[in-house]
Amino acid sequence: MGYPSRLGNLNISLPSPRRQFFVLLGVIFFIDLALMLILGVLFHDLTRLHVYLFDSLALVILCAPFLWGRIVRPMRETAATATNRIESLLEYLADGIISFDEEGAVRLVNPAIERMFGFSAEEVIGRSVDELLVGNENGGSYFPFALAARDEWSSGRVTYSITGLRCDGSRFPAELSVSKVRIGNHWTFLGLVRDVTARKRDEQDLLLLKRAIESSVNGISITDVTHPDNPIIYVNPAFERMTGYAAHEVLGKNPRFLRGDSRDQEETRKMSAAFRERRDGYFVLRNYRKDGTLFWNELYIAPVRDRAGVVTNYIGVMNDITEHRHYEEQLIYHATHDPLTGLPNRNLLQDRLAQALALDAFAHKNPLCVMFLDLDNFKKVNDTLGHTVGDMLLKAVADRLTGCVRGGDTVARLGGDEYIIVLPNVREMQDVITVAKKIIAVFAAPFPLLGDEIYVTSSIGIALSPTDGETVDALLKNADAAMYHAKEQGKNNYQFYSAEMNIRVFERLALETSLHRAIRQREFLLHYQPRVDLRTGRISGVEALVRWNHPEIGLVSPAKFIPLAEETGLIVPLGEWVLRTACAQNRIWQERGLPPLRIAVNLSSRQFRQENLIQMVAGVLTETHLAAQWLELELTESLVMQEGERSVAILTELKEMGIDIAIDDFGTGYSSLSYLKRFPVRNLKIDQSFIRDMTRDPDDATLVRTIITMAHGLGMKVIAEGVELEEQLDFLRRHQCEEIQGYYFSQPLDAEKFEQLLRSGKSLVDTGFASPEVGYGDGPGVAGRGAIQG
Ligand SMILES: Nc1nc2c(ncn2[C@@H]2O[C@@H]3COP(=O)(O)O[C@H]4[C@@H](O)[C@H](n5cnc6c(=O)[nH]c(N)nc65)O[C@@H]4COP(=O)(O)O[C@H]3[C@H]2O)c(=O)[nH]1
Repeated sequence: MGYPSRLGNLNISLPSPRRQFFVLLGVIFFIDLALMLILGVLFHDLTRLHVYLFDSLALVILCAPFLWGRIVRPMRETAATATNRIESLLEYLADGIISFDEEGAVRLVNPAIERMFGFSAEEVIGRSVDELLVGNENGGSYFPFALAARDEWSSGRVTYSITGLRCDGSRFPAELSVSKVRIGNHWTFLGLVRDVTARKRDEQDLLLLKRAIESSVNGISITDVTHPDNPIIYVNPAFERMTGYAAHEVLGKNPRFLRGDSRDQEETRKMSAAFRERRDGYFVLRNYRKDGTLFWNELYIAPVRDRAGVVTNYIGVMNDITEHRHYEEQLIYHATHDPLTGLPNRNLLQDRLAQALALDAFAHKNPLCVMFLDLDNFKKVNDTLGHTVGDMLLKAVADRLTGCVRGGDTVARLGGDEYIIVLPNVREMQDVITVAKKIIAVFAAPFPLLGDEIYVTSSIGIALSPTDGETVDALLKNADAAMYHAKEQGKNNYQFYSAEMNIRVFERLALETSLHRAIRQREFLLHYQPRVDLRTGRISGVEALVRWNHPEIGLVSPAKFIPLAEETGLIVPLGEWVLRTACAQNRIWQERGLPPLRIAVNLSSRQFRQENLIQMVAGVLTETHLAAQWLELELTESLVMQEGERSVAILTELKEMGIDIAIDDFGTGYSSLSYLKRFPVRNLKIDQSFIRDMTRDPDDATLVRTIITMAHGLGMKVIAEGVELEEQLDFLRRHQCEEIQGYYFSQPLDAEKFEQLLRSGKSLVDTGFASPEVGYGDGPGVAGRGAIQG
């Protein structure tokens, strides 16, 4: 009798403990009885057979409790536990277990089989396994004979892909692992059935996805972020087509190799940020194919996370938008350019103007110039020679205009024969005039078109921001109005919008023309203003100041023409003339036996920036036979500070030649003490504006005192300019200023009068100035009234 199991269909024959208990008792009984009988035979005493029987029975009775408690019950419990375990295992196993005999009759199934097939165990036990499982290979039944015939049985277990048949007639893919085991005289098949519907579906899905990725027109790459440098682990055929690289050439590399040298793109930075933050992102990158050609890659990247949420891969989907871009650029170009001339059209012009105005408002405060140009006789050309020639002319005009301007300027065509020229950030008015003149000049040459020589001229109207308008529209409108004015003025000329501007330009032009003439006709002369030593009261030096003796106007102040000479470059020959004349004059005075004086000559910024300045100065000294120690060059504070390092170098070179340096207009610029220390400067000239007010304005007084103290600290001497009053002189003397220059002692004089002044031996005492009782220490001719009187 088998041990009872809850698994009704489980025909497991476990040995019955009770039967074994009785078998054991029987064995004990018979062994004991046999021993007794053997002894009886040996001792010829078989008469007490009933005693032997009774004795064996007694032994059995005595052994029974022991056997039951120590052997049978534990066996029974062990069997129960084992059965329970098997029951639970079979009950909860997700895979189905099925057993069938050689005839294919099902012998055993577990609950998983019931769930899988929809049959109860009772319904299925005894039925043919063919009703549940169908082989895939030949589409029909091959159980159990096919199984029995298979060679694989030698390896113990065979696995098949099969189809399961549910009770409702539906089918599902399954995997069957069968073992053939011998139980008693029979072979039994023990099968493990697994429903692989989900796995098959996943496999199918994967296959589909792979197909989709492979047939995608977008390039797709997958990288592995768990490896250093995020290498590519997959690319699809579209990626290969797009980049020209075969998969094996890119696997293992970081995708950045596609970017070539252009690694500084803004988009690349954004992409790095997306990688760092482990998020997706959309970028447009400039990439290069294997053959080096550029393509625009519209790239979408997305992270792939594992179950724990950790990013393991990145998927990149790329789209070659090169053509799209090209098309877009063409569209933009057509929308912003004039198709005939290729120049910016009104749209782009307005954009650029607006941008330039906005920039001006923030950055440079220099004006912006808009020139409105109209061809003077275009209509006639069009009417007489036809539109083809008219178009050719418009194109040729565009080319000539473009040749008149610089890189940052704009030449645009508004339509018809109207052009606009924009000059942003105008530093000097001269630049505007130069461009306008250049434009008028390029129209002087005829346009050779289709064998004809065509002459056209242009009228230009000029408006400047912010005076003539602060908006695009206002500037265009006013430049247009100025252009009409130019037409009224007889065409082939330029006119400014503001009347004042026109007058200024006219004056400047007149001045410029006469400056050129003045240089040719030697209309310049020098005046000399003495410097006086406050310790001796005597003339200690002289400054040469240029004058223009205009034939009609008379003497013109350098304040008027020096800036123009600077702008036009005329200062270079003029400055050289001044230097030569001053040195020559100084030499003449020396030769006439007058006490030698140092002569100061002003150097303008343009002169200072001249490459051959040193050679020029050296040449003049040699030519005029003046020893370098009698020359001093004056440079403005702002100029030497602007030039910084270059100033240090040039001033040092001049100093080494023996020439003294003075810094002019000191106090009006921003000095860097560190530079000031490094400049080999002998004199600081305090600007006359401070001297003028120092006796009234305590701030100016403080400033003058501070400059004197600082100059002395740096080992420099101080010269006060523009001294007109005794109280100024008194203040300066009290604060130990070394020299003064100004109307108080003398105005600038011509050479002859200056010579007379020198010969007269005039000193400060003659001007009524009382010298201090005590001088400044141990300089020559230091102390006392007598010294001042000389
Ligand atoms: N109110 C008043 N003014 C006084 C007094 N004493 C002298 N001045 C004037 O102050 C100016 C001093 O010259 P600056 O500061 O070098 O200023 C000079 C200098 O920067 C420039 N300049 C003159 N000649 C030359 C030259 O040959 N080359 C260069 N590059 N610039 C020159 O023109 C500026 C003006 O020269 P000037 O008209 O000759 O004016 C001179 C002089 O006449 C005074 O007591 N009161």
